[in-house]
Amino acid sequence: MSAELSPIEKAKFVAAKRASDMVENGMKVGLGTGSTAAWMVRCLGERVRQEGLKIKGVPTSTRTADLAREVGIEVIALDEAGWLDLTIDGADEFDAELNLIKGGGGAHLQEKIVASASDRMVVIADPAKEVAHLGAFPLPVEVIPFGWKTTRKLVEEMLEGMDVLGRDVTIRMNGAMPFVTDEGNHILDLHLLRIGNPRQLALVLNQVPGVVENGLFIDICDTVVIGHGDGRVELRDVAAGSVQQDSMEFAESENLFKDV
Ligand SMILES: O=C(CO)[C@H](O)[C@H](O)COP(=O)(O)O
Repeated sequence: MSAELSPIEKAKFVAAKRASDMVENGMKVGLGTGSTAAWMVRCLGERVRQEGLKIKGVPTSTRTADLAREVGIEVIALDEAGWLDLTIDGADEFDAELNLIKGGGGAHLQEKIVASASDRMVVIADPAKEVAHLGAFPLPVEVIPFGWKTTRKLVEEMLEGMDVLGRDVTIRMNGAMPFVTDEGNHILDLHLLRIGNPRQLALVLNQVPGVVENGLFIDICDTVVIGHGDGRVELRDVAAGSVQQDSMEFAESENLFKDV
C-alpha cells in the first residue's frame, strides 16, 4: 500500500492495525463487516502469515467470511465457538458513551449477536464517526420481508411518540429491488437526524412486529479506537463506569502503510 491511500483510508487502517494487535494467540475473535473491519481482517491475516498467529474467526457476514478465508484466517460459526474473547468491528456513528449506530453495510443483526457473545467489543473508526448525538446517520432496522410495508407503517407510528428530530422511513434498495440481508430480510433506514434517547428507542423499536433488530448498540462497545490519517491513534475505553481517553503516536506508521 501505499502512497495512494487517502487520509481517511489511512485513518481506518491505523485504527484497524492497532485493534488487530490486541488479538492474542488462541483467541476466538468476532470479525466485523465494512471497509474498516476489512482492514482489520487483512491485518490479522498478515499476523497469521508472518507470526503464525493461531486464532479462530467468527465472521459477521458472508463478505467478511470470504475475506477471512482468503487471507488465511480459520473461520468457524458462532455456535461452534460458543463464546468469543473479542469482537472487532466498525461503526457508522459513536457517541461520548460509546453507544453506536451500526448497519450501514446491512450486517448489524449478525454483528450485534456476535458482539453480545464476546468478552469485549472494540470498535475501529475514523474521526468522522464521532458524534455529539446519534442520529445523523440513518438508523438501520432489519425487518422480515413479509408485510414490510405494514411494519414500516407501524415503525412510523411508533416514532410519533419518540424524542427524535426526523421521522422519514425508507426501504433500503439494491437497484430496483429491496436490499436483502444475509438472513434474507430487508432494511428500513430511519432518518431521525437526532436521537434524544437512544436507549429507549432501541428497546421500543424491537417491540414492533416484523422488526428483527435495530442498529443501535447500547452498552455493548467497550473500546473505540480512532485512527487518524497521520498515524495517530486515540483510545476511548469504558472503565469503572466512565470513558477514559488515551492517545499515542503509531510507531513506524509509514512502514505499516507500506506493509499492507
Ligand atoms: O455496521 C457496519 C456494517 O453493517 C459497518 O461496521 C459500518 O457500516 C461501518 O462501515 P465502514 O467501516 O465501511 O465505514
